[in-house]
Amino acid sequence: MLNVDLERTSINQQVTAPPKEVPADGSFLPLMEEFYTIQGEGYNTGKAAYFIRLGGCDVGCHWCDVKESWDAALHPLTAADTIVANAARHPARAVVITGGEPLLYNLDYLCNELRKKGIKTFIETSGAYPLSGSWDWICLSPKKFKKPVPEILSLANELKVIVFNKSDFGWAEEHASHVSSLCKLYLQPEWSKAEETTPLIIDYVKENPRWQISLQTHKFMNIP
Ligand SMILES: C[S@@+](CC[C@H](N)C(=O)[O-])C[C@H]1O[C@@H](n2cnc3c(N)ncnc32)[C@H](O)[C@@H]1O
Ligand SMILES: Nc1nc2[nH]cc(C(=O)O)c2c(=O)[nH]1
Ligand code: SF4
Ligand SMILES: [Mg+2]
Repeated sequence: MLNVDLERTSINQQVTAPPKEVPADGSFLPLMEEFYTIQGEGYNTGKAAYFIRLGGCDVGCHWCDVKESWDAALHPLTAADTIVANAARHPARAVVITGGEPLLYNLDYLCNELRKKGIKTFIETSGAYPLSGSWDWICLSPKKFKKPVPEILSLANELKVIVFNKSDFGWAEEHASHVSSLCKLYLQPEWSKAEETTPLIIDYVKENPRWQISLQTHKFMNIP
């Protein structure tokens, strides 16, 4: 009996055509890629996690390392149930939802289904759109090009500011003054300018030790 039901479930998933637009309930989401890797950045660096990269972003960081994600129309609308089933097949009980800008979408359904399976939910966001979803870890990486919504600052577990030039230290402090006292503070060199900015970040952290350095360690390890 159980087998028959499972078979029916998988047949239903195959025959249901995806909608043309992202539904407001978040039951389908534009999925660019999903991969099992090691979190390379920030507080959870070094931990295994299943990454879900949603397509679509209008923030426009000129140094963005995943510009292929920006046009949501290029990424197939995928059932959140399928994404959850794929994530659950991996040993780590943690998922990182990233993009693109994942908060363009209603993430309530996806997060609830992941949590029902005992999977922890982590997000990488610019905070440019209101928060949806329920989160075990929020990494807020605010951008000058489209500022974060104010409500998200007090909810962030981690503030990760990308340093492209000297003015980003001021931008970092401006946001650090609005996060909670428990929020971890990171400065991460923009990848293409890292040789130039890393020495500045080192000096800054030595002078301002409540900040820590975050490096994109996955790029050194040549993993996704
Ligand atoms: C590609 S973004 C996607 C999530 C979300 N749109 C955001 O910006 O937080 C994932 C993380 O990579 C960081 N990032 C993007 N391009 C980078 C670069 N060239 N150098 C360093 N970090 C970068 C972002 O700041 C963010 O923390
Ligand atoms: N390994 C790995 N760690 C990451 N941390 C944040 C990433 C992202 O693009 O959101 C990322 C990524 O793309 N790969
Ligand atoms: S907000 Fe994130 S995905 Fe969007 S352009 Fe900036 S770094 Fe790229
Ligand atoms: Mg990345």
